[in-house]
Amino acid sequence: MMNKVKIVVAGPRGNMGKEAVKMVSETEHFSLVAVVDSKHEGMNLSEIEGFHGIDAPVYIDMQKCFEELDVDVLIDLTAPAFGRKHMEIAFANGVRPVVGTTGFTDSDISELRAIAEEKGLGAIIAPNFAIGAILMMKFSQLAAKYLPDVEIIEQHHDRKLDAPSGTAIKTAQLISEVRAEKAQGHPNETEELQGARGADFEGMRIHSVRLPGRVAHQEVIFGGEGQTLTIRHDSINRASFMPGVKLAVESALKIDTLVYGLEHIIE
Ligand SMILES: NC(=O)C1=CN([C@@H]2O[C@H](COP(=O)(O)OP(=O)(O)OC[C@H]3O[C@@H](n4cnc5c(N)ncnc54)[C@H](O)[C@@H]3O)[C@@H](O)[C@H]2O)C=CC1
Ligand SMILES: O=C(O)C1=N[C@H](C(=O)O)C[C@H](O)C1
Repeated sequence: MMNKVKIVVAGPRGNMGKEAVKMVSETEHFSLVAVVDSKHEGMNLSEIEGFHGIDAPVYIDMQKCFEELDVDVLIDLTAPAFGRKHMEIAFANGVRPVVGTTGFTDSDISELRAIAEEKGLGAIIAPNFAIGAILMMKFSQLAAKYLPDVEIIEQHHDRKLDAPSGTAIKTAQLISEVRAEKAQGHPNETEELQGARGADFEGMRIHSVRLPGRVAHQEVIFGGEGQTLTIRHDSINRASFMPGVKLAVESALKIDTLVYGLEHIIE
């Protein structure tokens, strides 16, 4: 019989963490061995509202969790301030991190990749796990070859801590691989209100909308002579991310470096 993949979920009570706990518990070849939370140390997850029947010890101290248990993969869905630290703890304990948490800088990614390779451990940082969002990014990269004037509008719920979203940054990075830096708009334009033109990524503007009622949405709008092209993706619930999380866990077990972005896994 195949050994189950032993998984710890960090951030189990969050929007994403709840779905991840459910997905891991319902996946035949996955086993939820513990959760790392910001409270409830020493309790069992099954005692916490919403997790009835899901048996897993709760730790606050990730290091202690990895010292006490045999763990293959950490799924981290916490907050931008903790993603990097959690990955370092995972690597130090021989655990492969699969991280949806946003907020990584370019240098974070290259330094973490060096640790992954030194340890020979697979790791995935995915700014967006939804397959449709990966396709949106790939289609946008293709479109930018032909239509280099582009602006990104991302919309999220108003509990989101970071702006612009990890997905918007990743989209801009993918576009910048095929598009030379380009100032857009009128050369003499001014902002009458600071921020009116959005964030500037190599001349590409990124606009972040935060509203209750939204989940995760992004439009990439291209403009050319007499035409526009809009590529849009909507996640209307967090279940939309789970097939990607599952694929990332399976993939992290087969590689020995850090992969940034599921577009490298879904060819
Ligand atoms: N890659 C992807 O597809 C997606 C990524 N995200 C990202 O995932 C992260 C979490 O998003 P949400 O679930 O919406 O946030 P949330 O705020 O609903 O949940 C975060 C949870 O993490 C817990 N937490 C915070 N610090 C912690 C720590 N040090 N140790 C353990 N637990 C800790 C909080 O108590 C909370 O329960 C964000 O960075 C978000 O941008 C969100 C949706 C999709
Ligand atoms: O915070 C969220 O909700 C999301 N965060 C990720 C991001 O910053 O791109 C992924 C998705 O957009 C939802």
